[in-house]
Amino acid sequence: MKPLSSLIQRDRVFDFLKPRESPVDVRHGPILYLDEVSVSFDGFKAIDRLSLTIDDGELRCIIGPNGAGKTTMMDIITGKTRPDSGEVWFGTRHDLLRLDEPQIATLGIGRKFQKPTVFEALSVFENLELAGASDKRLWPSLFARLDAQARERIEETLELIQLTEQRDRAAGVLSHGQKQWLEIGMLLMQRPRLLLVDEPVAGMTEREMARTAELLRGLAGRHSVVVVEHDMGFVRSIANKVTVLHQGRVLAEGTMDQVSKDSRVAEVYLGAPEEELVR
Ligand SMILES: Nc1ncnc2c1ncn2[C@@H]1O[C@H](COP(=O)(O)OP(=O)(O)OP(=O)(O)O)[C@@H](O)[C@H]1O
Repeated sequence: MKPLSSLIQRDRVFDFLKPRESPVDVRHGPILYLDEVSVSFDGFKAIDRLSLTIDDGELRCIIGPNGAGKTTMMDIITGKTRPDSGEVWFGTRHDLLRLDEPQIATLGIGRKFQKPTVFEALSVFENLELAGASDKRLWPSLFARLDAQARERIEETLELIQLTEQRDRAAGVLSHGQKQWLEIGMLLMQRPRLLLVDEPVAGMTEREMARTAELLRGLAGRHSVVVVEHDMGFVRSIANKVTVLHQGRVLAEGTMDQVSKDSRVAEVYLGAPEEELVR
């Protein structure tokens, strides 16, 4: 008979025993900290000694003319682009420049791209269900095994994104705005600490924009949210603090009223300026 010890697989660690990623530590500072970050593409400085901090629970809007470096900044935070120099920290514990894209996502940084990418053939509910599954290999068996707790989280998310009535509809038949909200819901199912949202209201109706504003404002506090957006009316409706990027650097920061009165900001928006900024 085999000794008992031979039956114990010592190198096997059950999922629930694995240490979780160490949580983000915001006791001594902001949730996101960029210091003197630079990146060049073929000699062109897309980001030029950019320094920026985002506080825990804050809702921040980032604006700036085309080519200001907004997308590149998001790419750096999420690990898609490596800067040439500078520092990027998630809380005081995680040096993001030492991590790759999947590791950064696992830490709790979620990104919503401009174009919604939902599973069109699946229902709204199923989309949220899949997004909440941490181990994608379990997908085929998932629907049969949903426990009460998981179901409750999906219900809560449906309510938050105001799609409870559409829960059983295929995602493909939703309006553009509803798809955007569903995708935000899918990100929320992964419990992010920091959400990066790229141009959420492009192509939306006024009504959809108002609902999106309500949704994003509702997330602040529980999550930190960074929104890149061109629509100044929308930015004005949600932002406490706005950062204006220009030529890869922070040009101005403050309330929408403060930055729109800044003559340097008006200057970089020349062409479509004043009325766009004060709308
Ligand atoms: N992979 C790349 N290779 C070469 N140049 C790039 C690359 N990525 C970005 N750039 C350049 O860097 C600058 C900043 O681009 P970025 O897309 O970050 O600006 P943006 O503020 O997001 O602009 P928009 O509002 O138009 O989306 C632009 O001049 C762009 O052409």
